[in-house]
Formats: sequence, C-alpha cells, structure tokens
Amino acid sequence: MIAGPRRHAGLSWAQAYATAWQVGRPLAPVSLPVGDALRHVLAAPVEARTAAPAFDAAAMDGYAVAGAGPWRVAGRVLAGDPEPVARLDHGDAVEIATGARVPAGAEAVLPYEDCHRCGDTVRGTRTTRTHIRRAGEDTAPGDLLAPAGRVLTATAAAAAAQVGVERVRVRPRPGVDVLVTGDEVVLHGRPGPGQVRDVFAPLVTAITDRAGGRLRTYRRVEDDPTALRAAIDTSDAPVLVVTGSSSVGVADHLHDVLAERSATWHVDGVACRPGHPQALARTADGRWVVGLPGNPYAGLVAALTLLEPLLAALAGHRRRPLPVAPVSGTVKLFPGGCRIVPVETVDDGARIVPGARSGSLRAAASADALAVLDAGWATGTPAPLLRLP
Ligand SMILES: Nc1nc2c(c(=O)[nH]1)N[C@H]1C(S)=C(S)[C@@H](COP(=O)(O)OP(=O)(O)OC[C@H]3O[C@@H](n4cnc5c(N)ncnc54)[C@H](O)[C@@H]3O)O[C@H]1N2
Ligand code: MOO
Repeated sequence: MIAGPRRHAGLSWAQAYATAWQVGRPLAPVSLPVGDALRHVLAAPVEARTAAPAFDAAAMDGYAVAGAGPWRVAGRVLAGDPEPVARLDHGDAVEIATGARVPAGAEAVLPYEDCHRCGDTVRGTRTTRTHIRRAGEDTAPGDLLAPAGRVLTATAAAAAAQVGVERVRVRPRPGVDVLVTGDEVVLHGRPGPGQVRDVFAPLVTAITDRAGGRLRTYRRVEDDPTALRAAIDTSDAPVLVVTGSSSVGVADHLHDVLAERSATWHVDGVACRPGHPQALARTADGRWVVGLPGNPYAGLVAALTLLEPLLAALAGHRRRPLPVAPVSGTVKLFPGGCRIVPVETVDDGARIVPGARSGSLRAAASADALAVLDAGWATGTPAPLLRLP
C-alpha cells in the first residue's frame, strides 16, 4: 500500500494553488522564428530592426506632384517597382499607386478623385494633406513593439514582420506527458464490463494548451509499479501528469514510485472536496509530476488547482488574481476546507449547478466555472472562480 513522505499533507486549497504558481520557474529562453513563437511569453523585448515605412510611399492612388499645377505627367510608378523614378522638378507629376515609392522631389500625391487628367497634363488642387507616408515616420529601428513578459500575439507577430524582425526570444512552452493509470480505463471506444472510458484527454489537452504548455504524449499505463516506474523514468518532459494512482488503494503506486526516486513533495493532499488526493512533486532530476485523482470531477478540480498554474508559471506567465463573484445556491460545505462546485455565470454573479459528484462530470458539463467555497461561505457572498476548459 502507500508509503511515501507526506510532508505537505493537507495544504489549504489557496496554499496549494499558490504553491503551484510559486514553484514553477520560467523555462530557459530560446530563440524561435516569429512564426513558431505565437502564444509564447516573450523573454526579451521585441524591437524593430528596420524603419517603417521603409521608403517614402504613396498613401493614395493618383499623381505624385512637385510644385504648383498644372503638372506634366512624366510616367507611372507602381508598388514594387524596384528602381526609383527620376527626381521630379516643379511642374512634374507621375501617376502613382498606393504603396509605390514616391520619387524624390514629390511634395504631395493628388488622389484621382481630386484631379483631372487631359492628355499628359493633370490639373487639381493640393490641400494640406500630402498623402505621402514618409520613411520612418511610424517606426525607427530599435523602437519597442512588445515588452518582455507579454504573450506574442498574432498581431504583434505581424507588426514584427513589418519591421524586419525574423526571430524572437521566448520562454518555451513546457511539454507535458500524460500517464493514465487504471486497468479498467480504456482510452478509446465503448468500455467493456467493469471498464470506464477515459475522461481526461479533452480536459488535460485543453488546460495544457490554455496554460501555455504543449501536450506531447498521452498513454495508458497498467496498474503495476514496474510499469509506472518505467513510464516515469523514460519520460523526458518537464511535466508529467499521472491520473489515478493518487489514493491509498492497493493499485495506487504513485507515492511509492516517487518516494523511491527521492522526489520532493510540494503538495500532497489538499483540504478540499472533491480533489483531496492531488499531488505535486519534483523528481531528483528536476521534472514535475502532477498527480490527479482518478475520479473525473476530482481530477478536473486538481488539474485546475495544480496543473494549470504550474504550467502557466513554467511558460513564463505572470500570476493574475482569480476572478471573484458573488455565488448563490445551496450546497453542503466542507468544514475542513473548501467545497468546489460548478457554477454558471449569471448577470449579478454565479449560480451553483446542483448535483456535482466526485465521479461525475454531468453537473460541470453545463457550468462555466468552478467556485471555491470556503467553510464560511454563505449564499450570495463572493468566492474565487476557476474558468472551466
Ligand atoms: N480508503 C480510501 N479510499 C479512497 C480515498 C481515501 O482517502 N481513502 N479517497 C477517495 C477519493 S476522494 C478519490 S478522488 C479517489 C482517488 O483515487 P485514485 O486517484 O487512486 O484513482 P483510482 O482509484 O484509480 O480511480 C478512482 C475512480 O476514478 C475512475 N477513473 C480512474 N481513471 C479514470 C479515467 N482516466 N477516466 C475516467 N475515470 C477514471 C476509476 O475507475 C475509479 O472509479 O480515491 C477514493 N478512495
Ligand atoms: O476528493 Mo475525491 O477527490 O472526493 O473524489
């Protein structure tokens, strides 16, 4: 049965959640091509390499002109034309497309709508608007696009491409290997007699992705210490999730196997219901192991309590306070800690979805979030919310 050093038995829910944030140190930065770095946390500021615009460019289709009109049309210049057009003298014009290089000497672009062409002569009235985007007027080399600590959004990546940034320094997304224990668990298809269908694949996949991690492998391991030992030893992911195997039954081997490996326990049991037998440990070689209870709703609670903040911290995200809302409804509280209930969000707060059970996700399926109710909660008072994946 179970042994293992239970040094952190019975942390409060808030302590366990805070611990998962605190122990996760951002992974060492890497340099990635901008296109591969989307949604990563920036480890260094993104700064422009080139000016924008890179050259004087027309902002309208029309005629680039020099001096006062009427103007003699000397040619045409289109966007992408490689050679600059000869300098315009007073009284000269070229027909020009938006984005094309404005010839030297041009003082304004007259949009087609504001002028009239007859043969090689164009007439019109210049206004105070030049319709020329001058080189460097928006961005100079070295200008800041996004500071370290921010997530590289698609918009920031596009802005980076505009000013010559090819690679960025980011925190890698922590890889996650998942070991699903339980001889009764089937990963696919309809379960046979005495079997259950695995529920954690969609939950862990979504939570990992949302927290900034990267799911690498997802596989089932027999309820056997040798198999679990081998699976733990062969994973080289920074984070290993083990589902089931967290309690005290004859088939629950996680504590023994980690104790043999001199793992350090950061969380070993949390004073909440459900989700009590959840664990967070670190192996001697620096890998994280998150133990999720096998009961489906309890496992979901644990994934939101330990896995999500750990991954977010490793990925370099800063901790933000959880949203808090008044929660209404009826539920039997847990005197020794927190009761964690599914809630649907309503205009003035959140309402408990009744009927949650440790072994069932039915109530959570129609909820938006989980509310963490401490033993002193009363209907209508505020509680922190964990957004459901
Ligand atoms: N004597 C005690 N027994 C139990 C305790 C306890 O304190 N003393 N705690 C109970 C609580 S609370 C929970 S939660 C469970 C946690 O058990 P394990 O993490 O060891 O998980 P299993 O025993 O393997 O399975 C529990 C339950 O969940 C089903 N299961 C497991 N994996 C999956 C999966 N991937 N998808 C769907 N369902 C799964 C499994 O068939 C069992 O029904 O321990 C209690 N017992
Ligand atoms: O706490 Mo268990 O985690 O109730 O099902």
